[in-house]
Amino acid sequence: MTANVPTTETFALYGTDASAEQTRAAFREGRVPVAVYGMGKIGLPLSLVYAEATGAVTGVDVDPDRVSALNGGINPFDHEPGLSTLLSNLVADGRFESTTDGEAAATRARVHVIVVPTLIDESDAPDLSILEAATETVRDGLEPGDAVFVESTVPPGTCADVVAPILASGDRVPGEFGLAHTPERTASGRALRDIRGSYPKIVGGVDSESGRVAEFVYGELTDNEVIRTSDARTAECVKLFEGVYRDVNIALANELATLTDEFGVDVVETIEAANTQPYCDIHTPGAGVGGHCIPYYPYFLLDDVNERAPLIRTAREVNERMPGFVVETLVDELAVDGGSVEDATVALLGVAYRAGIPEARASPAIDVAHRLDRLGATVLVVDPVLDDLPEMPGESVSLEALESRDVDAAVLVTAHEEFQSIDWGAFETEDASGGGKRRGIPVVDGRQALDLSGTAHRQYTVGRGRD
Ligand SMILES: NC(=O)c1ccc[n+]([C@@H]2O[C@H](COP(=O)([O-])OP(=O)(O)OC[C@H]3O[C@@H](n4cnc5c(N)ncnc54)[C@H](O)[C@@H]3O)[C@@H](O)[C@H]2O)c1
Ligand SMILES: CC(=O)N[C@@H]1[C@@H](OP(=O)(O)OP(=O)(O)OC[C@H]2O[C@@H](n3ccc(=O)[nH]c3=O)[C@H](O)[C@@H]2O)O[C@H](CO)[C@@H](O)[C@@H]1O
Repeated sequence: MTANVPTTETFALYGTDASAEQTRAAFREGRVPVAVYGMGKIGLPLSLVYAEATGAVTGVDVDPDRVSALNGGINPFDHEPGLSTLLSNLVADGRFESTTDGEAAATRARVHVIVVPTLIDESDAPDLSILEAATETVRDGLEPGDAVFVESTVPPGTCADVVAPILASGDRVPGEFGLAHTPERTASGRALRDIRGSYPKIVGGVDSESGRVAEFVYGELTDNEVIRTSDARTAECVKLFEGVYRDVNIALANELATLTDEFGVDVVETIEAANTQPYCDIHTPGAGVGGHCIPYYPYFLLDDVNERAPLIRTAREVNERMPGFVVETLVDELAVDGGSVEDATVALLGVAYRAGIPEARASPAIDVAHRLDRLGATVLVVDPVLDDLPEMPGESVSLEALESRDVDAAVLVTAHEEFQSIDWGAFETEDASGGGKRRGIPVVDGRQALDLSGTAHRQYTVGRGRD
């Protein structure tokens, strides 16, 4: 089944001599079929924004369960506002369909959008294997005049040196098809809003015509402006520079936070005051940096220049050290009352990499759990937002069940809203001295999220110190 594509000839964008009006009419009438490869957190909302504009979009994925859910109008990402309604409407109207048959979709499509995972391997080197596989699928259906857009975040030079040679290893030769990098500036939890135009859209082609085609297409999708860079490599670096800017600035906040006691100040209060003038934008210290973006992007840049990029590399090391800082602080706090971590039952609050987002990739909570486990602690893992925990030490406990457990300490890594309803009195005990005095537990707050004043607990907050 082809999503609503009229039987008339489809329209080639790359190298066309049609007028802008003719091109826009063809795009909006569905005569430029689009295939999007990767029906994930970014690929699905992106596909639906394309389908709103063109009415002829096929979402390709290798996961048959994902494909059948989408064709049934079932949205796998219920944390994304507006996505469920948009998906069911576009499927019902025949403007979007999904398939595992990537080659058939590639044969029909005139625009190919690749937004599959780009990861790092165990030695922190970029892993582009999934991108290469998706590119081979596109190659097998590529026609003269087609345009290929790489939305996945990639190391510099990937479009020209990795994607283009694969595309050209089929029947097509360079210059017959367009290729551009069109990076995603989308945060999970606000995907549709971001894709529709929270920020200018960056596009960069491997040649001028590719850049022109990308600029046209995204000009049809975004409510914001389209910034066309000199080439694809520049667009690749724009995305990575944004990411390392964030990693470096989070690292500065984290390094300052580890010196809270030495400075003798509330570092978070100090940062907030420092940021009141426009030349300072120190970020927020925390228990670490997770997700599929910020922890990875520095390694995409460092891959070839590691020895000559000490700031980027050191920032990564500072951020990767924060789970250790949090655990060392917990050990110290337990020792204040003569407690020891190897005998302790520790509640680990929050595994998702960011509050409210059901995603645990590269979450610092996983490192915190391993460190506590290696020290002999019993770890109770609580995350009301994640349906399934990633592989990690510890016993999964519901928020409700936690309050009936004997807990000797707690560490908050992710500030889910649900943690505000915890009855902290449940973890107080009768003080041995009697007289109705209550005994509390040490709590390390990795996200400045808790207020335990009025309880007997002893709170250490990353960036603020001991209460
Ligand atoms: N998630 C974000 O916040 C975000 C933001 C900006 C950029 N990005 C980038 O977008 C890209 C995708 O990230 P994501 O979070 O959507 O990933 P995801 O893991 O949510 O989804 C990826 C999807 O691709 C599918 N897939 C795997 N191999 C495939 C193939 N050969 N052909 C077709 N589909 C295939 C998977 O089954 C999965 O459904 C990455 O490069 C990421 O860096 C992500
Ligand atoms: C388009 C795109 O790629 N968008 C990305 C996406 O990034 P993301 O979804 O990965 O989320 P981030 O907010 O970057 O958080 C990552 C980790 O860093 C921790 N953190 C964060 C800020 C801070 O001051 N201190 C911290 O410790 C946090 O807890 C979490 O673990 O949206 C961001 C805008 O929201 C963008 O900037 C970023 O490019």
